[in-house]
Amino acid sequence: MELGWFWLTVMVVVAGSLVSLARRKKMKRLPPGPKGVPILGHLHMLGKNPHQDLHRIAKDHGPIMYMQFGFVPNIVVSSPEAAELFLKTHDLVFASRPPHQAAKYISWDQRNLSFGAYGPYWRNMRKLCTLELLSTLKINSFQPMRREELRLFVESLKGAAGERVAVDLSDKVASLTAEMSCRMVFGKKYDDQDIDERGFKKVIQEGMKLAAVPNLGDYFPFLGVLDLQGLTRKMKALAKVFDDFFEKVIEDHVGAGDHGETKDIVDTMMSIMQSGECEFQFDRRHVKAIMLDMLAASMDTAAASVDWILSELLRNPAVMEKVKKELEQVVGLKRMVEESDLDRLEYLNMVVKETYRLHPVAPLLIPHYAREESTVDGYNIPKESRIIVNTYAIGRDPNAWTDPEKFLPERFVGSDIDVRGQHFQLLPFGSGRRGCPGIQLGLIQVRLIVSQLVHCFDWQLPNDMPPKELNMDEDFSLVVTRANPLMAIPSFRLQN
Ligand code: HEM
Repeated sequence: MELGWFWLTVMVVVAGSLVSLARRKKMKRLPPGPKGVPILGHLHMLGKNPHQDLHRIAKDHGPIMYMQFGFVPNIVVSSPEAAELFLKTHDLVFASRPPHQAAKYISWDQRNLSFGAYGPYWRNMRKLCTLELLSTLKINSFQPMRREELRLFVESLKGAAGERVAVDLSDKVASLTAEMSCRMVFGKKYDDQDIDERGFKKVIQEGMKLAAVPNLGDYFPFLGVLDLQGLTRKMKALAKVFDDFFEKVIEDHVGAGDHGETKDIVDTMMSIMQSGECEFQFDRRHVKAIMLDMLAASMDTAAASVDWILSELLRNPAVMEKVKKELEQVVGLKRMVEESDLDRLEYLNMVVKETYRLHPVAPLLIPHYAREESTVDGYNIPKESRIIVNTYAIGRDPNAWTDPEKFLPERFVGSDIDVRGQHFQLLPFGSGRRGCPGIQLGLIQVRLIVSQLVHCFDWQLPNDMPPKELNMDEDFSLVVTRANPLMAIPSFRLQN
């Protein structure tokens, strides 16, 4: 009899433990994901284009997926519904950025906006940038500068049109956006060699690459000091290049005094710093970190967007014709496009959306970071997970889009879907608290450059290449560019 009580007690204890274990397991249910390997986790599954690899893997494991990169837990988000949960429903939990070696070394210890951790400093800085540097008033104040740069750009292409030679459009557009960004941020153009013998574009692109390549120091923090990939060395060297150059820019501004009506971004930040009225610490390091943010965020994003839009137009001549027809009707062939025309170019706006659907230039956004443990859609999301929103996968989700692989701007006729972060099936600028604060400026630049190029010139692929043979391979970085430059032959089409 006594033995019976003993076994009964054992069974109750075991059953109780199993139930509580099961409950705990249920509470801690991580999202599904592929099988990993010891130490690396799933790092070995990422190749040259991680957004494409993650898209492929998510097809087997679902829209909320768990992957371990070294010691770091990652949640990969690949559908509009899942993106809404992370960027809207639980936005506050995921509004931070993970610790990041590149931002630590290159962006003055993560003092910039893009990689700044969520907290009072980031909130204040974001408010300052939105109100002082990226307001409609400020953006409009640079309109004459944009017009002037575009005129010079069209003139330089007219030369190539006269000779009927192919131009490297990728390079030309990158130079144009670099010059526009320099004038907006610094108030003037600097010579390429003022920053480094490689010039602006190359230096900024190197920063983007260093920020995007999988860095063992981010995934195995104890390995950071060993610098096995040689990345820290490169980052420190690049940080010095930026610091020396930005110090020179600040000195130039201090020496020049007041710039009158159109204050560039450095002027505005310097006057905030000198006024001493800022509610938070704001010294030269902050001015330099924001300078780099504004430059890096506006140069490559706009250039890559224009590149992908023109590539799709060249691959789809019928769409190109429709854009031209619309421009003829709205603008006419006697003048160039003005910013005030942009809102009437409805078909062009559909082309822009359709290109961003297939080619979001920041396909994985910038990683978000779980500030606390939480439960999303029944899954446990551990504190300090990185949240990777794959907008490349979302734009190709067959549940959200009919014929997702086809380039069809007409799909937006009568649709209210836009790119401003309210429609989670199309997120080229992100959404929520960390969504892009430069969206208004970015869209003006992109639509203006594309419409000008299509309006002023007819474009032909070199060597009579059939449109569908145009190579569309991608080169992954924080901003995904074409793997090969876009070459095309212009002929001028305006009447004067
Ligand atoms: C066409 C051009 C642009 C595209 C496609 C673009 C896209 C993006 C994306 C996808 C993000 C990340 C959102 C997230 O992580 O949730 C972002 C963040 C950001 N963008 Fe843009 N962007 C563009 C232009 C600009 C411009 C012109 C500026 C400013 C001059 C700018 C400044 C920023 C900043 C500061 C952030 C970080 C915001 C934060 O973390 O709080 N962007 N952008």
